[in-house]
Amino acid sequence: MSSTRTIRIASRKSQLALVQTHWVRDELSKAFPDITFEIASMSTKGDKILDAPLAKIGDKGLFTKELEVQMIDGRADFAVHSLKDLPTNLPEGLMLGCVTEREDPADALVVHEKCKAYQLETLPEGSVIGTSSLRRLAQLRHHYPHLKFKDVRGNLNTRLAKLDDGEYDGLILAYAGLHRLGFGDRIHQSIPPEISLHAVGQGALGIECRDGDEETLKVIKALEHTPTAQRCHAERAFLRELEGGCQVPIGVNTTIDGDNLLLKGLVSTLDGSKLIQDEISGPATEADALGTKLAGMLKEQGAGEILQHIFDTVGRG
Ligand SMILES: NCc1[nH]cc(CCC(=O)O)c1CC(=O)O
Repeated sequence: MSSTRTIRIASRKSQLALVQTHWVRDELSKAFPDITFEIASMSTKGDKILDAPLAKIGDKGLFTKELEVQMIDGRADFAVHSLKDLPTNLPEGLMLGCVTEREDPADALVVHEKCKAYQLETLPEGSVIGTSSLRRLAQLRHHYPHLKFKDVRGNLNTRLAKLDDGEYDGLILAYAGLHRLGFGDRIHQSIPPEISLHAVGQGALGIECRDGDEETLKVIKALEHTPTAQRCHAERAFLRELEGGCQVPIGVNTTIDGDNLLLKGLVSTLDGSKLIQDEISGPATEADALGTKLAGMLKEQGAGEILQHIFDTVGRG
C-alpha cells in the first residue's frame, strides 16, 4: 500500500546550496517514490552580511542557524548543508543524520586571464590572491611569501566577476563548489595536501535532522556514504576537540585504505609563521576516537596556545 507522505527540506538560497539540495531531493525521490519532498529555501545571517570578513563576524552556525530553527519548530524535517559550514556541536535536539559521498575536498586556484602561464609558485612577486579563509591564508602565506592576500566575499559568481574585473590575480576556492556549479573548467591548479590541508568536511554534504526522528533518519540514511562519513567524523572530532569554529587555521586530510583510516591535521598561526602538524592512523570504525586523539597530540605540541591567541585577537568563530 502506498502512503503519500511529505518531507520538508530546509536549504539556504544560494546557488550552490540549491544545487546541492536539489541533488538530495532528486536522489531521495528516486529511492522513495511514495514520498513527496518539498524545499523551503531561506537566507542565513552569513548570506546577508557580505561587507565584513567572515572571520570578523565570528559566529558559529552563521550559515545554519535559520535552517535549524525550522527543524526545531517542526516546519522542516531535515536540512542540507555543505558539511564544512556545519558546526561540530549541534543545538540540543538536532543531529547529523547523514554524510553523502564527497567530491574532491581540495582547494583550487582560479586565475585571471593574464596569469594563465603561472602556478602559485611562479606567480610574479606581489600578485594578489583572494581568499576569505584564515586556514588557506595561513598555509599559503607560509609556502608563498611572495604573494599578497586580500579578503573576498560574496557568492561564487560575484567572486569570479571580481577576479575577471582585475581586482585579484587569483582566487582560492573549494574544488567541490566550483565543480558543482559548473565552473570546473576554471580550475587552474588543484592545491595538494603538502601545501594546504583542506577544511574539515570540505566537499561533502551533511544532512541534519531532529535527534531521534527515526522516520526521517531512515530516509536520509539512504544517501550515506560510509567511507566519507568515517573520514568526516574523524575530521569533525579533531576540530571539536580543538574547539575551533570554521574560521580558524585548522586543516585536515584523510584517506581510507581498507579498514584503516589515516588522518592528518594541522593548526597554524594566522601569519603562517608556525605550523603544527601530525598524523594518526587506526581502524576506520573508530573515527571519532582517532580525531580526538590527534587533537590531543597537537595540543601537546602547542596548538592550544596558538588557538587561544587567535581567539583573543579575532574572537571565537
Ligand atoms: N563557506 C563557503 C563554502 N562552503 C562550502 C563551499 C564549497 C563546497 C564544499 O566545500 O563542500 C564553500 C565555498 C568555498 O570554500 O570555496
